[in-house]
Amino acid sequence: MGEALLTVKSLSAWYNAGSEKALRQLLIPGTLKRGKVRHSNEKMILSDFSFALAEHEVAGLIGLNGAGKTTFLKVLSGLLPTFRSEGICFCGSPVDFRKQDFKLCRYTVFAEDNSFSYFTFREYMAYVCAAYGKEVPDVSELIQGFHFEEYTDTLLRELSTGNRKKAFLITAFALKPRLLLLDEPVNGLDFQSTEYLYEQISGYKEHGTVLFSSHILESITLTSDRVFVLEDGRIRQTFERGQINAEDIREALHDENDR
Ligand SMILES: Nc1ncnc2c1ncn2[C@@H]1O[C@H](COP(=O)(O)OP(=O)(O)OP(=O)(O)O)[C@@H](O)[C@H]1O
Repeated sequence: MGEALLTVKSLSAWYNAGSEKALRQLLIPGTLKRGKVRHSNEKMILSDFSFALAEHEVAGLIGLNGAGKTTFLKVLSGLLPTFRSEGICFCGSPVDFRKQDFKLCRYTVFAEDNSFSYFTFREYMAYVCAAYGKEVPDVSELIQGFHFEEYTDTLLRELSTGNRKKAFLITAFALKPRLLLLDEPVNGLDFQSTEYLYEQISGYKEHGTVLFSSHILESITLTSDRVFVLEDGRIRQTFERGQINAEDIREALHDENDR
């Protein structure tokens, strides 16, 4: 594996009926104790696991429904404040997922996203580039690759689910953040665009690191350098380059189902 890009030690995360209350608890040292459930309205989802992502790698995240994949990506995206960790480092320095300097290094595409619905793709792209302090890049190749030519000036709210997904994926690949997080990027795409997506994910190593979740084994075996199998909020198994094959991953998922 190359240099570490992101390391997270002993990550736990939970949902809480009152996230404000959870935030206040996080501010008071020692208030939160280790354990499965701390309050009756807390639901522990990620349980005390550590992981690392290397620079310039493609990492796949797979697991049964409810394993915690989206929750994990939400934590890394700064969208879930109710988590704790014994240490988070980005490029060797401690990092806060909610701080601007980290945000500028990552971009996330969520499985479903209805935000910016009154923007067209072109407007959204311009907005995001301004927010990340970048010039708007030439996206014509990506637009062609994702067969998106007809939709660049349509309001996102008027696009089909798959085309809206493409708008966010094109933005992500054009922006080229150091860390790209994709939650179920294959979902909703037609087969032509799916193949193009696999090419984009595999080729992303040139620019940075991708962590993506998927239920489609092929998407993982064709693109990933490393695969994390998530089960009940824990990384149950990791497949390294050279060990990644559909049969073994399927078996790991079946074992998970049987436990
Ligand atoms: N907002 C929420 N409040 C409370 N519990 C939640 C919330 N969102 C998700 N959960 C719970 O967290 C657990 C993990 O859900 P998550 O969406 O992270 O799993 P996943 O692995 O992405 O599943 P899937 O493959 O179905 O998308 C599930 O038990 C789910 O019910």
